[in-house]
Amino acid sequence: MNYESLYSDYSELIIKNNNIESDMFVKYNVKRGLRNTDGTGVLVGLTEVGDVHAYIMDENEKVPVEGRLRYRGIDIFDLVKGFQDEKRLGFEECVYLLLFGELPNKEELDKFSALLDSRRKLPRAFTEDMILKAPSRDIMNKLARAVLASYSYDSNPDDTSVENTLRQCIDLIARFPAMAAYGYQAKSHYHDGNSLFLHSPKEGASTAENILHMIRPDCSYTRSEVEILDLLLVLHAEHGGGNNSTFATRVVSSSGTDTYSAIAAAIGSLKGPKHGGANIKVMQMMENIKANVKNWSDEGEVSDYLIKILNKQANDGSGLIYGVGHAVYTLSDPRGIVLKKKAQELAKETGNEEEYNLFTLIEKLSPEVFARVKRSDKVVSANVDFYSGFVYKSLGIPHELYTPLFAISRIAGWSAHLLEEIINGGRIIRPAYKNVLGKVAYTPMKDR
Ligand SMILES: CC(=O)SCCNC(=O)CCNC(=O)[C@H](O)C(C)(C)COP(=O)(O)OP(=O)(O)OC[C@H]1O[C@@H](n2cnc3c(N)ncnc32)[C@H](O)[C@@H]1OP(=O)(O)O
Ligand SMILES: O=C([O-])CC(=O)C(=O)O
Repeated sequence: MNYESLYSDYSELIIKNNNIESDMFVKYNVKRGLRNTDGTGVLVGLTEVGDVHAYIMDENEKVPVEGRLRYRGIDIFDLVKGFQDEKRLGFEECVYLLLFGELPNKEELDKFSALLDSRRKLPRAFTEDMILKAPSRDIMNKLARAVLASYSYDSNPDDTSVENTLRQCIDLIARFPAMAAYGYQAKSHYHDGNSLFLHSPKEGASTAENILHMIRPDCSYTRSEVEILDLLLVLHAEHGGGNNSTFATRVVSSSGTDTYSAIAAAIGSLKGPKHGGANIKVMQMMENIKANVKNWSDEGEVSDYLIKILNKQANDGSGLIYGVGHAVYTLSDPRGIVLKKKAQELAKETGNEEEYNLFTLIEKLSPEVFARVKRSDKVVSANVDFYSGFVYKSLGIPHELYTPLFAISRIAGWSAHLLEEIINGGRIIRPAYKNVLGKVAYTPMKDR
């Protein structure tokens, strides 16, 4: 018996018996994707952590505006300018702000950074037992498993009090760099045949410094590289309560489960190619475009290829131009603007201007091609994932770590929302699904 062929037969059965006509969703006024008909999100919660602003309502009409992002009320541009003007790194300050709701003074920041520093090392034998064994080709998968495994190393894992949850979150924020770096080393060694090296976290170093220290064979990095990576970490740290991974954190934690379960769910969500996983997909798509478009500056040729992508005839057949479009942003994603500027600087420094110009051309052409092919008046622009891979690549960071770097940063936002959910949520999140099948009589075996 060839059991393998059963999967194909069963799949057909599943598709046949799970097909809900799209007019049913209209009939029962189902907000698909928890979205209203104008594309705005269904209001499901209140938060003080982050705010994403992308349109204004004028006489019930959605009017697109330039995107704004605020962490605890502070505009992301002001936050970035603040630490850059003072020639400081920003990520630890940003984590403090998100977790505790206010900016730290120097003494508070130093104390908090020292706390993170004291928690960076993974528990004894964790790396050998939980990371090197069963290495994964996908580092997000490894990271999720490392988070779930942390439960076994915690003497008080199920206590969901604010203090205990904060302790767990601080440990995860501090340890994500080592979990991701070692997960990558395991993949590189066991799957790709490269030499294995494991650098311990560097005492007194920031999150960004630690990442570069642990992923590079010789632990070397320059101040400018650290500043760029630190900036990326700040930009990815938070995005309101409704983004898929943060909402997953809130949904899962509302059942009263433990921190590790909620954060592992968030990692699984972020990995998806429509969410944080788009940063790798962008770079793969760019490789595909570079291989198939002869003249990278020919607008007609590039447009034609983008049309093929949208029509599912090119790239991975998904029909998506990765790094473009957003559930909330319209005219622009503020993070994309900062990253584009950084990408331009790096392209100049590294002599990679031809590729950068292709990125900018795709950014420019995508909205008009999208409008034409999808016959849509939705305003789309480059999102945070569009230029981030270009910047990571310029820093020599392996592509397997692009989405894990997003997680190393976003754990800050997830933690802040987890704590907010614990303090204010109280009710299990439990929406409704209408059953549209009705009653079916049981048929005895002999009559089937
Ligand atoms: C950190 C982040 O998560 S940022 C987002 C990263 N994701 C990507 O870059 C992937 C590409 N982009 C997308 O898939 C989408 O724009 C998303 C997932 C980000 C947002 O999706 P939605 O909010 O559902 O978009 P929206 O409802 O406005 O979509 C309308 C239509 O446009 C399509 N669409 C939206 N963006 C794109 C795109 N980049 N390429 C092709 N089609 C797109 C949708 O699939 C949908 O098509 P359909 O009506 O045929 O089903
Ligand atoms: O808000 C969203 O839907 C996705 C996003 O950009 C993020 O989480 O950073």
